[in-house]
Amino acid sequence: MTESTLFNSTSNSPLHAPTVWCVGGTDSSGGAGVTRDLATLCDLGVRGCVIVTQVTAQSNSKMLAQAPMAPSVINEQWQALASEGLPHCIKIGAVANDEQAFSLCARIELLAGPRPFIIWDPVLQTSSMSTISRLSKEAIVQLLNVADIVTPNVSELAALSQYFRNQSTISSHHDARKAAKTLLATSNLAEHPGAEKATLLKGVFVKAGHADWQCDATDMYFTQTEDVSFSQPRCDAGELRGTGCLLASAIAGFYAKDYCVNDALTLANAYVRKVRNVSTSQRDKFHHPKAVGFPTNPDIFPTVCFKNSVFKTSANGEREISHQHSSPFEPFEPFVPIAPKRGIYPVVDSADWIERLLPTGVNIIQLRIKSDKKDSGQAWISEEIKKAVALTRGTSCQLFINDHWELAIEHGAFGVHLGQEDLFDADIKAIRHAGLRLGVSTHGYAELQRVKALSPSYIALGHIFATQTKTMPSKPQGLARLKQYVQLCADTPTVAIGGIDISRCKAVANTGVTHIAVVSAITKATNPIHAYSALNKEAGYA
Ligand SMILES: Cc1ncc(COP(=O)(O)OP(=O)(O)O)c(N)n1
Ligand SMILES: Cc1nc(C(=O)O)sc1CCOP(=O)(O)O
Ligand SMILES: [Mg+2]
Repeated sequence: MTESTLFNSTSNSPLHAPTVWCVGGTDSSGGAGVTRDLATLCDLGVRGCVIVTQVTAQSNSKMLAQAPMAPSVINEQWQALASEGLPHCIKIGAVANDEQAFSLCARIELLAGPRPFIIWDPVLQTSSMSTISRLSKEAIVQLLNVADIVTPNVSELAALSQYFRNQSTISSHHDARKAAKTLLATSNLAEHPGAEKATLLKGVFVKAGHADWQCDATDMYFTQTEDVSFSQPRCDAGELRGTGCLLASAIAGFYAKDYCVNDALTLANAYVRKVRNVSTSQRDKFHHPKAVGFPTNPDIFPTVCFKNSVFKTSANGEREISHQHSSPFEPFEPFVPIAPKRGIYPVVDSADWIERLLPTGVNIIQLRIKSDKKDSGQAWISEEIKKAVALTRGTSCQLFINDHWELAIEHGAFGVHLGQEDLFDADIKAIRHAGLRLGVSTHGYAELQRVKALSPSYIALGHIFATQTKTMPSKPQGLARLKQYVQLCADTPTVAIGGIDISRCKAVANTGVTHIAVVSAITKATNPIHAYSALNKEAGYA
């Protein structure tokens, strides 16, 4: 849900400040629960509100007393908050009992129109091993059905999934995946006729904390179609308390700040690492997390890996996985970077365009032939690539071929540009062995952290502004995020793309991005040659 679609429940006016409601228990010691959630959200510049489900008297090592709230008190807190508008995200932590769970789920189901994003962090026990949540199978099913994502650690995943399958232990990635898939399957349309797709559980994010079989610490995110993993080397954070709440509330905070789910997960992983990195000596004697602010340092970001499921419909009309693509990039030699000279990078759809632009002295160009031209057939595309390679041979112009990596190798192009989907199928090793350069598209933190593992020749960062050239599934990134991405790429050359014209190229160049790719600013210009030079000059590259 975006700010533009989120409306105040009473006045229908949009809510602007990123806001998260934290539903859960108080921890009198301040180390966990909604007390920790609020500190995390405050650190991230997000407004946090609370709906208290239970008051706990606990020290850093013991639970002394617990008092669950009556559902009517939870309802009153909900109504008080809702009268001022709905939040972007609701983070549900410890729910004390079935009564509370049923009443909360009923409230959520009553929400009309676009709903806040709902994260259920199924806290069952405190770190001192006191039970703070007693839920029946029915209450668990209801919570799973209202949540968008659920964020158990391995023990919580085992406890939740044991209701729906025979196995109760989880001691491998395979077990975790099966258990997560079981939870996803409890929430399906067949069991809830009439339910809107948007109300079904979308993903299970399994926190690495108790995954003892792992060498690195790998958080695992499972959806119906995709497995995503977020890996960091393990680090000893001593007796840090409340890291589960910290991670879940950071996910909620980043989501409220309008990051997509995979980016919120990547940022939250980096944020927790930043907190852990604060040495024990810097922490107070209660082992509570410190405020550390927005993560920016490349060293604290996880490596992200995607695995996609490809579905087929069986004879009886059921969807089943036909096979899986994965992108576990093996460590191999980095690709040679593009030439360091900063410049405008025209993206064009024929060899004729390349011939027209070469006299400008352009030093990087892309041949991007898409579906409308594909009707001309593979032979035509092959001819265009061959012509483009011949035109640029012996010049200093670095020619990248979009999509058609096999033809690029065959004709000896300088490089290949691949999108995220292409990375599942393309033979990266073959491209590397043929001596070609590699450029890769990204659209946010998760994709960026995925492709950094490839050490490509450049990383493209898109789309910065709205574009008329291509239908984009993601939102425009804007200049502030572009600047963060450039920092994360460290020494790898970067290319900004999407909606960049003469009026914007100076501000884009000021982010430090090494190249600016444009389609329409050149191909739709009255005088494309002049447009190329003007863009280069305005960006300060000439
Ligand atoms: C420089 C540059 N950046 C991004 C893209 C987009 O590539 P991709 O994601 O493969 O999408 P298509 O261009 O194939 O539609 C690009 N071509 N060039
Ligand atoms: C081809 C392409 N890829 C993008 C990405 O973000 O990956 S944006 C884009 C279109 C860029 O065209 P224009 O300069 O006319 O806005
Ligand atoms: Mg492509």
